[in-house]
Amino acid sequence: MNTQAKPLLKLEDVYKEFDVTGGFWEQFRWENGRPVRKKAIVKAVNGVTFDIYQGETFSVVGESGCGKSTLARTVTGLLQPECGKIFYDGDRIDDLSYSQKTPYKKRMQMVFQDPYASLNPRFTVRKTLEEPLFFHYPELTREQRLDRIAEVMEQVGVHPAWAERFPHEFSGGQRQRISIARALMVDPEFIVADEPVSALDVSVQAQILNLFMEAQEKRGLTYMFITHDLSVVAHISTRVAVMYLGSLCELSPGGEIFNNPRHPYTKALLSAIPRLGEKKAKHIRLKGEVTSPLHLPSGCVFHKRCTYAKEICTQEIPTPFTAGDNAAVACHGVEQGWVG
Ligand SMILES: Nc1ncnc2c1ncn2[C@@H]1O[C@H](COP(=O)(O)OP(=O)(O)OP(=O)(O)O)[C@@H](O)[C@H]1O
Repeated sequence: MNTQAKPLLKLEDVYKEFDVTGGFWEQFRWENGRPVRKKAIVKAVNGVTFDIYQGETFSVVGESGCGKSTLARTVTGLLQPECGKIFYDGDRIDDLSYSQKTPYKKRMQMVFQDPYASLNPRFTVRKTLEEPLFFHYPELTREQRLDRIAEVMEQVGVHPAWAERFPHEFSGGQRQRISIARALMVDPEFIVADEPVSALDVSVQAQILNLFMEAQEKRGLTYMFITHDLSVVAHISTRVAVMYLGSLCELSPGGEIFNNPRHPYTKALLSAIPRLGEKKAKHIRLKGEVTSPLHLPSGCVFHKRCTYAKEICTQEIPTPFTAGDNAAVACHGVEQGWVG
């Protein structure tokens, strides 16, 4: 990866919040004998900064609820960030209007976790794959559209003769192939895949990951993979970003994160993966309960669960610092040397 190159996607200090304040009566709390009006805000993405370069497979991992899907949807413009800047190929895209975003939507596609939910059950495969062509290539004739559908179906390993079938007639793996075909129809450069294999059997997961890799090789695609399972992406990722409670805690090259995890949370995530040849798993137990994104702690968001935490961790937000080649870690302990 050439970090001197211009990034394809650039995020600068991006924040995304959700107002989850309930009904009228839920908005009040009693403080010193008086009702005080309070909003409940989920801080789903909390000051995230990174660059993704052309041809990379950039993975974002973290436990359920850490803000991965929100980050993916913010990147692709499905959600509007509260704060921060998003650049695509050098152009700022977060502040564009719906119509101004259209050319970027073609260049940037999304694949979702559950292909059954993301494919319209009333649409045949042909109709599903025809839709993006109608939108982005209205000049194509029906014949040209059908040719393109057959070509892409073949590329993803679904027989073109099945174009008139409905989603329920396919297995989970085949449905995910159709979702990938839908993303490839408009010849994108960048694909954001949100847990694309989590709903599939392990054997099918490998096939779908291979399909992603083949498509990348043929088309020079750039990927942002979202997953809760580090073992799924560790070997195919050029870089892995580890996310905890809306913040990035570590960003390392794919091979390195497995062999040399630096942040205490990355170490704990990796220790949960059983490895061949290890007699007894050295599982690192995190202390305390999962912190609520409604009440983020001061200082490092991970400090309440971290066995290495010291006083500075409760007070100061760690800023990511460069550790080793191309790795960045946001941890006072790693920076000051008391986390080995
Ligand atoms: N539309 C929404 N309205 C309110 N809160 C939301 C909304 N979407 C997400 N959240 C909250 O934001 C936080 C991050 O959610 P998100 O789905 O991004 O996490 P995730 O890491 O992708 O988890 P999962 O893997 O379970 O999908 C969670 O606390 C979630 O409840």
